[in-house]
Amino acid sequence: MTKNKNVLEWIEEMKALVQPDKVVWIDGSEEQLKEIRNISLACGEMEALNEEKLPGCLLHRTAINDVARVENKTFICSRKKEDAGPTNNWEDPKEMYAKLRRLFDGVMKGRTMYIIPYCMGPIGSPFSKVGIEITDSTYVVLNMDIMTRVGTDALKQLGDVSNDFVRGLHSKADIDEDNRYIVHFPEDNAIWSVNSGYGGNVLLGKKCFALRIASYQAKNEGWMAEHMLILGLENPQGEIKYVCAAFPSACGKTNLAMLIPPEVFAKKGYKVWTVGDDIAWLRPGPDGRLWAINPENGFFGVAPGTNIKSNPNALASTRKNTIFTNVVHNLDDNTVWWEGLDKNPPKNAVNWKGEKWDCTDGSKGAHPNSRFTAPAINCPCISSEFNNPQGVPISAIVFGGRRAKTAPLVYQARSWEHGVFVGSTMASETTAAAAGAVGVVRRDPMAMLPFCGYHMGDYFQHWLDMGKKLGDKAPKIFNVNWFRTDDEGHFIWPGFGDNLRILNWIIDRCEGKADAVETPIGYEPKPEDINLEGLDISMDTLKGLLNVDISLWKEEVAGIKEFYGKFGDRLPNELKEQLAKLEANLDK
Ligand SMILES: Nc1nc2c(ncn2[C@@H]2O[C@H](COP(=O)(O)OP(=O)(O)OP(=O)(O)O)[C@@H](O)[C@H]2O)c(=O)[nH]1
Ligand SMILES: O=C([O-])CC(=O)C(=O)O
Ligand SMILES: [Mn+2]
Repeated sequence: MTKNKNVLEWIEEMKALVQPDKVVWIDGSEEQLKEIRNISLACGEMEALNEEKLPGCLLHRTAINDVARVENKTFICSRKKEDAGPTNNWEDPKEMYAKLRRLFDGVMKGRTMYIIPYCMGPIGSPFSKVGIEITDSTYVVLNMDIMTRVGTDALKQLGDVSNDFVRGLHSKADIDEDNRYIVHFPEDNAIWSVNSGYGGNVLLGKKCFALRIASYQAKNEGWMAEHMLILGLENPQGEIKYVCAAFPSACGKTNLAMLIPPEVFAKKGYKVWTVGDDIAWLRPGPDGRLWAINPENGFFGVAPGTNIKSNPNALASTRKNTIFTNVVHNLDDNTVWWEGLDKNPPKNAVNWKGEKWDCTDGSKGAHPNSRFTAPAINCPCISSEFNNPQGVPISAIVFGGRRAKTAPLVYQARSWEHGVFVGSTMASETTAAAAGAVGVVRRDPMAMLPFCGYHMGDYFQHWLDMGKKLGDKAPKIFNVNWFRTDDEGHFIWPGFGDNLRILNWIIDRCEGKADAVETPIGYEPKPEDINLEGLDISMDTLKGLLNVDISLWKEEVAGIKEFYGKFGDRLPNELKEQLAKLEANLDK
């Protein structure tokens, strides 16, 4: 498949380590994928679903102890400990390689080794990057085929002599939780993942490469790899403005990226186009603006809560050639179901654990982090720029998270520097996307806490440096919170499609068309500038959603100080100054 010696030598070295019975290069052809699909069905890794209702769709269940990313088993093994920083797990690379070599030694005896060349970003784009993943899992092969551009095209993109590819090694091994490791060696362009079969841990192009390794490369090469959706908002005049938004895992990126405008807006001609739902690679373009590509080729989306009302575009994306993981299997018609799909849970069904499921016993049928892997081309609102090798120009960057209190519905940073402060102090309640407690507020700067491949203090500095480079062409920065709750714990803001009302104000601000009021934390909309037409929400409720509670914000400042304390002298002075300014504003 390739003459590239760097690739071939590395493959030989890995082969000698894992000792497979058979080696298969993935070429990306339809015939080969069909074959692998059949192997996957025959060995029980996948089940085929109803060909009429869900053509080309497959069902997979992971082990019950292997259902989410494992942040405590995820390592950044830079040569020097301080380069991984205080927010990453670290071990000496020599020791880590030795430990992992023992786990990989002969691990593919009796198994097939699949070699997946893949390209992150459109084929032919100067911004795209190539990876090669070795795996013993047909689930990984079939998922990578949806999520990335796999096969000969990727090897062509790499060329015959380049050494610039990410070396990924994965084995399910025994799914032994105690020996599960997701390890990154940024200086070697290498990722080793073992004893897991869950998406975020094993689809190495995604979080491991496109965020952890890429963020390290981006810092060195002068660009940015971010946990962001990319959307285009089309106005009634047919102009499209592009927005990136960084929310932590399971906090609404896929939903915002595929938003359907409320009727009053749709009638006027507003539309949202999806460029990406999870990851953005951003670079200053020749015109000095910031341009973004989506390095992925599919969506690895949260299933629960996805329905015809909340996200019809995501649901439509999953109606063919999609892989479902850890959802309910409806045995009556061989389809799938999850909590929040509709009000009719199947009576004759198997839950995500593979057990007969009684939908009346109060237990969940689908895992809260159950997922669909859907091809981007299935999405009814996929942007015409999805494959544009130059990407799209970004007008606004939006940060956000789940906060029951404190953070208002929306506010704008006063400057890029202030925006970096806002992003660096983001906090959000934890979700089922990672193993561990759910609903605990934690700091998650730029939604990158689990995904930054180097010292986060240096990452903040890199953001500040990018702002200097972009100057007055830099996107404006905003913060949103769809998740404020009332005293009974209900979400106050309707969210989903109605988030367009906020996006609209954001774009108007970027265009200089909307006013704002100054608050201690930044600029807020005048309540009357948020269009509430057709929405059952009073002006008072909206004012409540925009309220800045001074005593809660003083607690917030204390939390930020504690968090910033971790970074020592690698915390940029600009951020210390922004914190002091916030504190002073709250005392005014
Ligand atoms: N209340 C409310 N819930 C939302 C909103 N947007 C998304 N959600 C819910 O949040 C959960 C996660 O949403 P996603 O859009 O899948 O989140 P994500 O950020 O793409 O998640 P990852 O794929 O883990 O990165 C789902 O259960 C949604 O129903 C909103 O505007 N309001
Ligand atoms: O990586 C995963 O498992 C899914 C995902 O998008 C996230 O957690 O942000
Ligand atoms: Mn994500």
